[in-house]
Formats: sequence, structure tokens, C-alpha cells
Amino acid sequence: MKTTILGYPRIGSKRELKKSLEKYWSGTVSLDTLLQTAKTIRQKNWLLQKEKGIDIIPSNDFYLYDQVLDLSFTLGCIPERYAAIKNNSNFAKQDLYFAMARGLQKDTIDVTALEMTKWFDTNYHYLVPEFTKDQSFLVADSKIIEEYKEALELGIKTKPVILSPVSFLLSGKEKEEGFHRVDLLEKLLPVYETIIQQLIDLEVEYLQFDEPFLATNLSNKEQEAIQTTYQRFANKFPGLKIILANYFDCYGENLEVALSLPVHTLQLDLVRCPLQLDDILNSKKLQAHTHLSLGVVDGRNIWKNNFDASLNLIQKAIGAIGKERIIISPSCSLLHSPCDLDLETNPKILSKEVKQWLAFSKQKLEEVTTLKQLANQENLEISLVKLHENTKIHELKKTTPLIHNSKVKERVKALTKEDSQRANPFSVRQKLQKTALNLPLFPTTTIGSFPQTKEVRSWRAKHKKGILSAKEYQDLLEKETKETIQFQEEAGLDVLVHGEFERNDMVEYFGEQLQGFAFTQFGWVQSYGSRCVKPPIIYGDVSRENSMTVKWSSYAQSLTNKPVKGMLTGPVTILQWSFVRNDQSHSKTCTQIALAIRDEVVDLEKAGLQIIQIDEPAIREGLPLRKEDWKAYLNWAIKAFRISASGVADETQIHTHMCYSEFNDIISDIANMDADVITIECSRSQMELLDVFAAFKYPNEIGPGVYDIHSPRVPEREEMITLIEKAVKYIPVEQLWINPDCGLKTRHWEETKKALLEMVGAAQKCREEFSVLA
Ligand SMILES: Nc1nc2c(c(=O)[nH]1)N[C@@H](CNc1ccc(C(=O)N[C@@H](CCC(=O)N[C@@H](CCC(=O)N[C@@H](CCC(=O)O)C(=O)O)C(=O)O)C(=O)O)cc1)CN2
Ligand code: MET
Ligand SMILES: [Zn+2]
Repeated sequence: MKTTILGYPRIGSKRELKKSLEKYWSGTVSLDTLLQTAKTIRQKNWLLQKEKGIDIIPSNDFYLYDQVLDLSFTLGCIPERYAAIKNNSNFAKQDLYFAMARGLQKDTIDVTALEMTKWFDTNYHYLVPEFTKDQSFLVADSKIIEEYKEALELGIKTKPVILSPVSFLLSGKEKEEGFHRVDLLEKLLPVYETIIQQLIDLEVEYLQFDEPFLATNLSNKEQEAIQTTYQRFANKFPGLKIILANYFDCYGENLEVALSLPVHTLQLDLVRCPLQLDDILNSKKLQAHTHLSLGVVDGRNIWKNNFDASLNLIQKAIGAIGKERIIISPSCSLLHSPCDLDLETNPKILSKEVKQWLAFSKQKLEEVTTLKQLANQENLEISLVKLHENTKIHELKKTTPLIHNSKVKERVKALTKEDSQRANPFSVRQKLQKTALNLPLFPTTTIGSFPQTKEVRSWRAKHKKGILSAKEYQDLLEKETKETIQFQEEAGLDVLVHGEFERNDMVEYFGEQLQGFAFTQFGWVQSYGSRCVKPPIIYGDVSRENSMTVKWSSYAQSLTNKPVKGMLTGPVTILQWSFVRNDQSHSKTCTQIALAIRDEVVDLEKAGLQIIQIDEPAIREGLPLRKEDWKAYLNWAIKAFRISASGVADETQIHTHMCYSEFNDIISDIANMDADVITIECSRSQMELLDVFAAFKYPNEIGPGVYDIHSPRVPEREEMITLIEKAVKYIPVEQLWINPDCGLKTRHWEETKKALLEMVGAAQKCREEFSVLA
């Protein structure tokens, strides 16, 4: 029996890589320094895994920005628009790499980044490969080989981890018509084969191919492409031990294909899908030589493993196929887990009680090893003590009053149909709201956050360290809020926001004020590039004791006669972007959060806020990977939103906001949320996303984003007018709002001010142009 992991976090346990990257980008450290930081993190990670007893240690799980980008780069899949950078010897290869990641505006060069999108159902974003019809590939970079050699120097023979050819193709996009990206497989395979041969020349033993698309619905053509791939690899490299890694769901209807593949090991996500173990062990199709890597330790969550439950699965597998064919592993790469629980030494931030229930990446390494020892009956004196401790912790957790709050449970049970329904349908509410708010045609607004400058973040950091008193911190935030209100008034925006300066993050901030949530000091997880989030931990029944945002929203409202929009994060997004308890269904936990948000919505209304936005950017990414599971999810998720939004009078206008909004398959569910106004990201797609709203005859009001906030570029007024004119073709004018794509927190003030002034100008122009239509 052996142990392995699929990948380790690369940001560094104190975000060393993030800090170094941002310094490199701002020109304050050299490329050498950045690369040295990177190397140190890699080596630490490898040595740690060795020390913790991991037998098969991965390499090529490190990257500076994104794993899929690394592969595009390695395979020479570099779109034409970067040619000027690629062919200019003044640029280092990392400059080209970062240009693909972040875009580049320098001298005469002005290129956009690759598109960024969510990695399956995680909060990690990858950069989307772009393919042309005559796309060619070549071995353009030696990173995989270099990292393998680097570990060899430390005496570690690693298992290189590579996204498989088919999953690489599927993760990308065709940039022209007339071909399917999977058709490029024949051209791609020889390049993979060259890399594999180079590794074999260095005596590689194991190779891990990640094939996460096996957890999704695949066409026959896609399934066949997977078969072709491994058949070719098996023919060419007969001695190579290929570990095929699938994660985030079952193999499902792809199981037969998976079992038929000539690979050494199949990796199973037994956290998301424990039942598939029986299917596989009982299947006559399981080949006599195939090993199974049992992903029993949760790579997506922070809970301590339940050893008894895991050992049950492991013993079952041993009984069926024998120890020799078993590997113990986490369910997926540990990229999605924070680094090290040992850093959490402040019980005022993370209590001892909650801490004892948790395991981060480093602790998960130990869990994998302990499980092997227990299953293998090794080192029993120590491992049995660990088992007993583990059993006891899980036993006590079932009944502790820290977790269980009967009031909350009863409130959820007592919910009725009326609780998820506004008093009257939208058509009635719309009239009342028009009278109450008296807004112009094309009302202008923003999505909520204004620039979270270094200063704002440093005030919070100083306040946390006690350098700034609560009063001093409040005063600074009030000043920032006041100036922001003043700016919005001067700019002529119609519906104002307070700016969210008091928030570290749109999820963490709410978690901090709710019961049932815990926090960490260093529990960072990479979201994209250098950006990280610190997801709160939902460990118990959720309730709200005090209002969370009323102070800031009503302060902002007190400064202006224009309506200020209260600003909340919705229940599905809070759930989706937290580490969620695994002892009850997500739908139950989500409903509890919905009730807390509902109370806040009602309090905001009482405080005089006439408009309240409940952000739900994560609704779409929460969709299960397989379509057959969508309906069940959408049922409870949409209902949770409605519960949070339905406690107010008809006159109160509820907004919601979503980014990354491809709603084609779920437009009726989006409509079913029944928000009075929805603001969405639209500018990069040139309003094409509105197509589906038009086809559906979406009844409520819509604010399609008229400019991209992910870029520092200031859009021109004419561009926005063109987009609004386009939107008018899809949506009746009286339903339209004007706003940016998303919040402005990652932007600087200078560009923010300019862009918003142009936006208001564009709206004014369109009012003149279209007033006859209204
Ligand atoms: N949870 C979540 N998920 C999301 C999003 C989101 O907004 N939140 N948006 C999308 C992803 N977009 C994102 C956009 C920006 C950031 C982002 O800016 N993250 C910040 C961290 C934000 C944060 O929580 N900051 C804290 C902690 C600040 C901090 O790091 N302080 C320093 C000290 C700073 C100083 O002294 O000046 C430290 O502790 O070391 C705060 O403001 O209080 C970063 O990586 O830099 C993350 C995701 C999708 N998923
Ligand atoms: C990721 S969606 C962000 C919504 C939030 N209100 C903001 O403006 O930042
Ligand atoms: Zn957004």
C-alpha cells in the first residue's frame, strides 16, 4: 500500500508567493527574487511531504499564476496577439506568461489577457486556452522536466502532474468556427509523447494525468478521445505507471470508459462520491492489474478526516483487491485547502474547540499517512492512539451545543410557502417602486464596492493589531464613505452605494458577524493569480444576533437625498464561498443563512433603505457538474434567495447581482428569483448575454454591465453608448439600468472616477435619444 497526493498549495503558508508576485509586478523586486521565492516554496513543499510520509510526491503542481496557463505555455499554445511580446528579446519569457495572464499595456503594446473562468465548481479561476482551426503545438517550455530534475536533486523522484490532453482541450475555447477543439487531439498527442519520453529518459516511474472532465457529461466523441489517448500512451510507454485522476464527482456514466483504460491506477474522489467504490469493486470490468487510489481525505474542505469511515472504505477495497493495489490519497489537489492549521495559534481568532475539528493541507498529509498505517497495521502503538482520539472527537461533535441551536432548527422547520414569496407579483411592485423612487429612464448605479486602496486595508490591519482604536478606525471609514457619497452625487449617479470600505471580503465580513462561523488568520486559498480569499468556516447552526450592515448603510443614507442601496451578500454565495459543515445537507445550511440575511434585509428596510441589493455571484458556479443533479440544487438555492428577499414591502426594491453570467440553461431559474432588478456582467460579451433574457422575455428590470471592471482601462463614452443602444435592441427601455460589470474594489480611484463620469454621460445621452420610446 502506498500514499500519494494530487497537488499541494503553492501560495506559501504565509502567502509568500502572492507577496513576491505583486512586488515583482510593481517593479519593487527582481525576477530572480521572485523565482527564488517560488523555488523555496516548491522545495519546502516537497520536503514536508517526504517528512510526513507521502510515498508518491507530485511535481509540476507548482505554478506562478495558473496551472492551465502553464500548460498552454508548455505546449506552445500562445495566441497570435502575443506575438509582438514573444518575438521581442527585451521581454523575458515570464513577461509573456504574465501578459497572457493579466494583459499588458506598455509602449506600443496593448494586449488583453486570456479569458478567466472558474475551475469546475471551485472558487479557483483558470485561464482559458484559445484554439484556432489550424492550431499547432510544440514543446515550447521545459518546466515539467526542470521541476522533476529540481526534486531529483533533493533526492525525491516525483510523480509529475499534467492536465491530460483531452481535459486540456476541453478546458479551452475555439476562437473560430468550423472545428471542434477535440479534433486537435491528433496534433497534441505527439507533443505530450515527447514530454513523456523526456521524463522516461530521467527514469520517471509514475505520471499523474488529471482528467477532471470525467466527472461531467461527455459525448461519445469525447469519451473516445480519452480512450485513444491512453491506448496510445500504453502502446508507446508500456512500463510507465499512469495514475488517472478524476475528482469533484463520480465517474458516473463514464465509469465503463474509465475502467477500460490501460492505466496503472484510477484515482477516486470518495468524498464527493463514496458509493462509487462499491460499483467499481463489484464491476466485472475492473481489470486485474488496475490499482485504485482511494481519495478519502477531503481536499476541498477543512474538516478532520473521520478515520473510522475512511477505514471502512479502505478495508472494503483491501478485501476485494488486496493491499498491493491500493493507494491512499486526498480526494483532489490540496490547492483548494489552506496550508497549515499549526499557524492558527490565537484562540481568540480560532477557538480550541473548533480547531480540534480541522485539518489543513499539512495536517491532511498526516491523515493520509496515518490511514495507511492503520490499514496496514504499521506503527500501531501510535496510530491506534490517533484513531481513538479521532473517534472521540467525532463522537462529541455530534451533540455539542456549540454546533446545535434548537431555535434555528425550529425556525427552519416552521418556514411556509409565504416566506419565500413577495406579497405581490413584480408587475404590481414595479408600479409602487416607480412612484416611491421616482428614478429617471436608464437609472445609473454601481455594484457596491469602491476602491479598496492600500490605505483602507492598512487601517483595518492596524485596527486588528490594536494600533488604531475602534473609534479611529470608524472615523477613517466614515470619512472614506462620506467622500464616496459626495463623489457619486457630483457624478450624478442615481442610486448610490456606501462603498463597502468596512469589508475585508464580501463573504468573510458577513461570516464574522454571524453565529456558527469560525475564522482563521492564515487560512488563505488561491482564488486567481496572486489573489486569495480566506473562506469562513461554517461549523454550526447559523443565526444573526445583531444587524450587520445597518450602521454603514444608514450612515451613507443620512448624507444624501438620493436613494442609497443597502448591500448584502446572498445565502448561496455565502455558502458557496465558505467551508461548509459536512454533518448536514447544504440546503439546510443555506436556508439557515437565508433566514439571517432575511432579518438583515428587514432591518435595512426599517432603517429607511428603499433599495437593497443581495449579491448572488456564486449561484451559477454552485451548479453540480452533471446536469441530472441541477434541478435539485436550483430548487433549494433559488428558494434560499427568495427567503432572504421576501420579508419586505412591495415598495422596497430588491436588487441582485451576478458576475460570470452565462444563463442559457438556467434563465427560468434566474427569473424565478424574482429580484426586482438584476445587474450582470455583460461588457466583454458585447451584450450578447442579453440574448437569452430577450428570448425568455425576462420580465423584471436588468442592469447589463456597460464596462469591464477587471481592467484599469477607462472606457470611452461612445463605447458605452454603443453598448446601451445594443441593449435596447434586446430589452425594453423601461426595464434597463446602467452600471459597471461588477464591484470596483480592485480598481484605483483615478480610473474609477473617470469611468463613472463617462458612464453617467452615456446614460444622459441615451435618455435624450430614447425618451420617446418610454
Ligand atoms: N470570497 C470571495 N470569493 C470571490 C470573490 C470575492 O470577492 N470574495 N470574487 C471573485 C474573485 N475575485 C477576487 C477579487 C479580489 C480578491 C482580493 O482582492 N483578495 C485580497 C484579500 C482580501 C482580504 O480579505 N483582505 C483582508 C486582509 C488584508 C491583508 O492581506 N492584510 C495584510 C496587511 C495589509 C497591510 O498592512 O497593508 C496582511 O494581513 O498581511 C482585508 O482587507 O482586511 C488579496 O488577495 O489581496 C479576491 C478574489 C470570485 N470569488
Ligand atoms: C463578486 S460580486 C461583487 C459584489 C459586491 N457588492 C462588490 O461590489 O464588490
Ligand atoms: Zn460581481
